[in-house]
Amino acid sequence: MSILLEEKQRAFAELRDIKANLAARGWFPATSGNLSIRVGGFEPSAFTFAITSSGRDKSVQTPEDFLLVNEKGLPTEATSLKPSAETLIHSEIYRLTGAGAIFHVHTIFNNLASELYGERGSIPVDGVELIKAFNIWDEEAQIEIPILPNYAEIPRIAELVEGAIVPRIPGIVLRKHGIYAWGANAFEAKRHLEAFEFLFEYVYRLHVMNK
Ligand SMILES: CSCCC(=O)C(=O)COP(=O)(O)O
Ligand SMILES: [Zn+2]
Repeated sequence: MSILLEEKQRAFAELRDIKANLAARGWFPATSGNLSIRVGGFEPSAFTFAITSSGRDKSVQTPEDFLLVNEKGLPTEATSLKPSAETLIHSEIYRLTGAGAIFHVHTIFNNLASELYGERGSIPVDGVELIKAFNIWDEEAQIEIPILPNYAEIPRIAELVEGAIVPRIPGIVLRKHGIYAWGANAFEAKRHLEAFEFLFEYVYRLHVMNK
C-alpha cells in the first residue's frame, strides 16, 4: 500500500490544526494525549495512520510532531521519532471500527467521571441533548460510555478494546486516565470528543448537585 505524499501532508496538517485547537483548551496537560488520522486505503489487516510522536509538548508545533505507522504501530518510513506509547490502542480501534481519526485527551472531568463510575464499568448519561452529537436521535436517549481499566501495559488494554466497543458510542474511557474518541474523519472525531467532554462535566456536576 503506497501512501501519497499529498495524503501524508494533508493528514499532518489536519493533526497540526486539531492539536493547536485542543491545546488551547488545556486538554494536553503535562505532554499527555495523542492524536491520529488514518491515511490511504483500509483493510482490517493492513492500514496506515499518522500519529503524534511520544512524550512531546503537544502545545507547541515542531517538525517532529507526527509520523506514519502501520497497523502494528511500526513506523512506515525511516525516522528517529517514537510513535505515541498508546499507538496500539489506536491500531485496535482502527482495526475494529474502520474509523478515520482518533483523538485521546486527559481532562479533569473525564478522570472524575471515570472514577465515579469505575466499578460500574460504564458512565451512564440520561436524556442529555448533546447525545445527538453521536447521531443518536431517540427522545430522552440513555447511553452508557464504556470504561476500561488503566493497566500499565498498553497491550493489556489494547486486547480489551474489542470487548468494550459499543457500536453506537464512538469512544472508550480509560479509568483515571482519559478518553479515546473517534469518528469517520477529523471533523467528526472532534465533534464526538467535545460531546463526550460536555457529558462528563454534566455527569460529574449532576452527581455533586444530588449529594
Ligand atoms: C504524561 S502522560 C502519560 C502517557 C499518556 O497517557 C499519554 O496520553 C501520552 O503518551 P504519548 O506517548 O502519546 O506522548
Ligand atoms: Zn493517555
